[in-house]
Amino acid sequence: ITTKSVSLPPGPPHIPIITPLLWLRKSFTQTQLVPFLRTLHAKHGPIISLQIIFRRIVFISDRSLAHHALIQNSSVFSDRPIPLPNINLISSNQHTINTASYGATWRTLRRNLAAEMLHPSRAKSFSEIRKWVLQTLLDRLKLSSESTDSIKVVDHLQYAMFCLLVFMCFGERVNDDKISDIELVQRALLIGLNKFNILNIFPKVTRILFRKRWEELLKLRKDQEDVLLPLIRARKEAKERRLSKNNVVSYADTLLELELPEEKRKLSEDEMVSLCSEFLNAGTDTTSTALQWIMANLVKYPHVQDKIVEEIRDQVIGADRNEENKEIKEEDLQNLPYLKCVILEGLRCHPPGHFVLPHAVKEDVVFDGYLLPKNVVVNFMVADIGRDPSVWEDPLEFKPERFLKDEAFDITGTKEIKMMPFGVGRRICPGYNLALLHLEYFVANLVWNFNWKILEGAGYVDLSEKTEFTVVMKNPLQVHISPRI
Ligand code: HEM
Repeated sequence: ITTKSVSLPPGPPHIPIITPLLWLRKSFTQTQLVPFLRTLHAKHGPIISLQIIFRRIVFISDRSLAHHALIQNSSVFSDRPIPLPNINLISSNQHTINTASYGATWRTLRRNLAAEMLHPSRAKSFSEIRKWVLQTLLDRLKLSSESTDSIKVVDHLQYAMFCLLVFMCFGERVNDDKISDIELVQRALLIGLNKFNILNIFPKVTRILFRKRWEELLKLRKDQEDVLLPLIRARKEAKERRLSKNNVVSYADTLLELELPEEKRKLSEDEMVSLCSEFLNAGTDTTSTALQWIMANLVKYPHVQDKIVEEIRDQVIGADRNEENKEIKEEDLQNLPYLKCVILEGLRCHPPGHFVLPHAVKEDVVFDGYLLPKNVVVNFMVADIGRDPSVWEDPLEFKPERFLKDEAFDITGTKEIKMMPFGVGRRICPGYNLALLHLEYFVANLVWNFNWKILEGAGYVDLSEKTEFTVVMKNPLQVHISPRI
């Protein structure tokens, strides 16, 4: 077939000028976009195309088509779209892993993260810091439970993940105030970015028309540089003066060494800020969101919580029943298969992202009988794929047991996609093993140390969703906890 004889995937009609204006007026959030896309899929099938403002986006909702694209034709579907101007500003012109186009720069940046930070031997070098963060989290929860009956869990989870990722990024335990400053600027950019969407349209004009907003965006980036650059410079100085206080290799250290293959130069400070920011964002919000959803289900279904406690008692504490032992160690996690099922079920029912990051095709391709023109944006309905009733019995029910049958469940979807909370193929989240370790370690210890209960009088745990950067609980989880040991 030649590409000329095939048409674009079906979708609603596009009327130049009118449709973009309608989109701008609606300014859809992801929460509203998903039901709209579901209606379109029901009408037109598993592959649809839609013009959103100035971009044509193809959405794929079927797991076999996703496998065909991302695994079988991985090289064609692994590019990223040319970023919108705002994204370009905060990614230093595509010099971050998630925005880089599919090529040598992307490969170098991704390989650096995977080999220098995420390889199991490197990940292990941070186990002491995970223990420290866990202790800080438990102490904070305990303190909170002594002063109030109702704890808003997600704030504590977010803070803990920032402590952990900031240490991995800069190799030092920065004080509480600084952690809060970093959390504040990172979240302001991550969650607030939507507000600046208008500046992506004819930027030369809108940056003048909406000058205040443009200045606000520049200020956010400047604030980010102000908190992150001193930490990067401190690592540089320590390296030059061979002053490393500990033997930890931080992400910033690896960036100082790195050379870009195409441009044959080291990274600029601006690029290092963008890469550190990407590292912090990628590993904090996603994980704390997943943790909140999992803990919410454990509060909603106390029998699941009890089963984890039982498993820990049987498999970790053992016959001597020394329950004084308050820490479940990382080495113990391999003996907790039910806990792993709970984590997988949490990610299936509530993937932090309901889409992957936008992909783009590098050339015109005919896919499933339709034309996907060069540079068209392609995305996948991650949440819907994990809830496919042809794969999952009672897909909307939280039933961790379903994974017990499938002992070595393959989350990378290489042979077959059953769910894809981390994406699949060449752009799969490089941090998925670390993320799973964080989820298992924190859930095991949170449940072993405290009994998690719904607030008296609250009635039920509300699992409604809301989109921020990730899809979070619309009504954040509020709990009552009491020491278990
Ligand atoms: C529960 C936690 C996490 C979830 C659910 C998650 C999910 C995802 C998803 C869906 C993608 C996009 C895949 C695609 O576009 O096809 C992604 C990309 C990425 N993730 Fe994660 N992630 C998590 C944790 C982490 C961690 C801990 C790190 C590293 C510290 C990380 C680093 C990245 C990077 C660098 C990319 C861009 C990859 C590329 O474009 O090549 N993520 N992640």
